[in-house]
Amino acid sequence: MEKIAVLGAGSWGTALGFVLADNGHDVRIWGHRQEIIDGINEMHENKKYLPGVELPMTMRGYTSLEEAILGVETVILAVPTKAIREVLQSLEEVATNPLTIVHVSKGIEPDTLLRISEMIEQEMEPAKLQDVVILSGPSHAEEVSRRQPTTVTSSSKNMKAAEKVQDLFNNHQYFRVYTNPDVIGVEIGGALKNIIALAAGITDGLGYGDNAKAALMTRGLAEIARLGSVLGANPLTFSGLTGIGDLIVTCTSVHSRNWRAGNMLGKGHKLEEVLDNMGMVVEGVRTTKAAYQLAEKYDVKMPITQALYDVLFNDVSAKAAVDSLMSRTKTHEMEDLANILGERKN
Ligand SMILES: NC(=O)C1=CN([C@@H]2O[C@H](COP(=O)(O)OP(=O)(O)OC[C@H]3O[C@@H](n4cnc5c(N)ncnc54)[C@H](OP(=O)(O)O)[C@@H]3O)[C@@H](O)[C@H]2O)C=CC1
Ligand SMILES: O=C(CO)COP(=O)(O)O
Repeated sequence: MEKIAVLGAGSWGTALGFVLADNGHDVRIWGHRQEIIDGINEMHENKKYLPGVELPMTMRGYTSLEEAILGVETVILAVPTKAIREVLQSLEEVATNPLTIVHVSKGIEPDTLLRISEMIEQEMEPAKLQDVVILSGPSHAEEVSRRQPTTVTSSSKNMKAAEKVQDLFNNHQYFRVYTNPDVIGVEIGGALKNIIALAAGITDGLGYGDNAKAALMTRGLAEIARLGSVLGANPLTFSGLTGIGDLIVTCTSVHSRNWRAGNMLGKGHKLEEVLDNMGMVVEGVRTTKAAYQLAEKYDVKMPITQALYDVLFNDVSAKAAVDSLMSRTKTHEMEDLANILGERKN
């Protein structure tokens, strides 16, 4: 049994705290909203983010970060990418011992173009950072917290740390954790699948069918793998849980906030209205900006990302974006990726 702090009392932080508590750990969940923390402590429910799920008694809520991390060696960081730096700066101030930070967020920072593990290494003083681990894969909070079978991947530069996190979370009934040393591939796959899920929601919202969605998922994976390979990922990672696995669940599940946001865009709603209605984070919007910038920087063809960027930020209609994708110059299915891998070998 270990004392573990979960930072972020949204849907994913609460669901992961639920798994850790099921595994017998002493879980301290930190959030900045008093009413959510009171609900967790008094009603054993997170009414806003995970309604209808009875939380274990061994899960305690805190609004004081200092108290939440007292005596803790492992911290689960479960806030949206946009809030990561702010939370890390507060954590750095109150940490008194080296921490293993397990991040579970899926995004890339626009402008700096950093992955979350790189942001953690930048923000935390080395003396306060033991290891960085990423936990990612096809996993919606709504299903995990109902103990429905789920598989994810634990990744780190230090495989011993990844294996420790595998042991902390692994649950023989419903939560199976694999390991993968490819930190870049795991983070890129998890972040970029949200772009494709937004696009899949858009085509569904436009009334297009399964052919369109299958095309987006397959060609979406091709552009994720192209960019990931240029950034140094192992291309095989994209055929795993954090690649195709997460792409499938996010493009096809009604639980996906990215798919739901895309669906509303496809039906003609404006971006601000969609985000206001969601009440939860839609990571794919910021990640589209970051991936667009990465594609420009590394000169990688990412037509779906570019088309979505135009819909989100340049007022191009969803229908016009699909038309532009369909009328691109003819091309080979695998040539670009094969060329990138060939160049990496030489
Ligand atoms: N939900 C899921 O099924 C999964 C989510 N993820 C990833 O996990 C990450 C978190 O997502 P998720 O939990 O779903 O998001 P939610 O929108 O459900 O919750 C986000 C939580 O973070 C809190 N928060 C936001 N900013 C801050 C801040 N500056 N300081 C402290 N707390 C803050 C929010 O508080 P407030 O109420 O004040 O807004 C809220 O409690 C995302 O990157 C997502 O992609 C990954 C796998 C599955
Ligand atoms: O990453 C997720 C599932 O693996 C969650 O996706 P959404 O943020 O689109 O709900």
